[in-house]
Amino acid sequence: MATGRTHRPATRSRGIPEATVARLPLYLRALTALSERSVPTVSSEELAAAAGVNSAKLRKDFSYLGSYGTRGVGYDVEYLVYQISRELGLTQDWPVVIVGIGNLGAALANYGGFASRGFRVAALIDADPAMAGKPVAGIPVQHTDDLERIIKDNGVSIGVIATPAGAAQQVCDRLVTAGVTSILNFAPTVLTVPDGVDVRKVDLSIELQILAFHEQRKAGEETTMETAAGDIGSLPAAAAAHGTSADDSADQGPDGDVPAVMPA
Ligand SMILES: NC(=O)c1ccc[n+]([C@@H]2O[C@H](COP(=O)([O-])OP(=O)(O)OC[C@H]3O[C@@H](n4cnc5c(N)ncnc54)[C@H](O)[C@@H]3O)[C@@H](O)[C@H]2O)c1
Repeated sequence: MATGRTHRPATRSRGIPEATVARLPLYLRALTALSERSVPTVSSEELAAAAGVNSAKLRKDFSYLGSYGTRGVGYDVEYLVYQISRELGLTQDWPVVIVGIGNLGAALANYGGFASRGFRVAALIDADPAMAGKPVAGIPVQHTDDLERIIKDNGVSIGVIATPAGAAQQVCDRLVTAGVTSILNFAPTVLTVPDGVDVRKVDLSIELQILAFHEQRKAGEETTMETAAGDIGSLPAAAAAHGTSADDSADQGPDGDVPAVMPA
């Protein structure tokens, strides 16, 4: 559910485009569900539908992994799970720290989905001295005074920021100085980081605003369709209103309308 983009070139060093990397978790989620149902093989069409991705795009993505499937049989589910997990670096354990243990930080700490995907919550950090030592999700909260030591002792390279916006940059700077090179930022602010540090931003309110935009557009299309139905006949009303074909209009979106959670 990450909004925004990593501060990295569009293509990774091994030649896998960033957009492909962003779709790998979607394939993995669909494949894991198949694996849990003991499904041995899957066609590109089935997997694409389960992942919500176009099948030609899926085949292209898998070609970067050197995985081409077997004609008439499809892809081996277990092998693909392994291959994608390895590509995403999920075959190793990633210790993660969460900074800012308020409503959101505590909810994240309690989220079981991190551990099951190889992300171990190594420490919880907060600036409020009253919280120090209190357990959240069974882990005692530690004070920010110890942030650098905690990062070093646990070999942490991924930090999650769930502080108020005003504190986020300072927390980010301390995390980076202490050795963190990947940050998941929930605070509603843009973070500045040096080269070599990846930041992904999550903002549910932005997701809702994008949905609101589409709702508004749908409502507009319905109104246009009602008024245009009489004189335009079979032409899709929205396309007619915009002077475009139906196919063209389907691809258009507002500036910055980048699906954050499921990159296209
Ligand atoms: N991205 C999203 O979709 C989303 C959703 C909800 C909240 N948020 C954001 O997440 C952040 C936290 O929200 P919340 O509701 O949990 O707030 P909260 O007030 O409940 O918790 C914030 C916590 O951060 C701690 N804190 C403050 N300054 C700190 C610092 N310098 N170092 C370490 N800890 C510090 C506070 O002591 C507090 O425990 C806010 O920025 C909020 O806007 C984002």
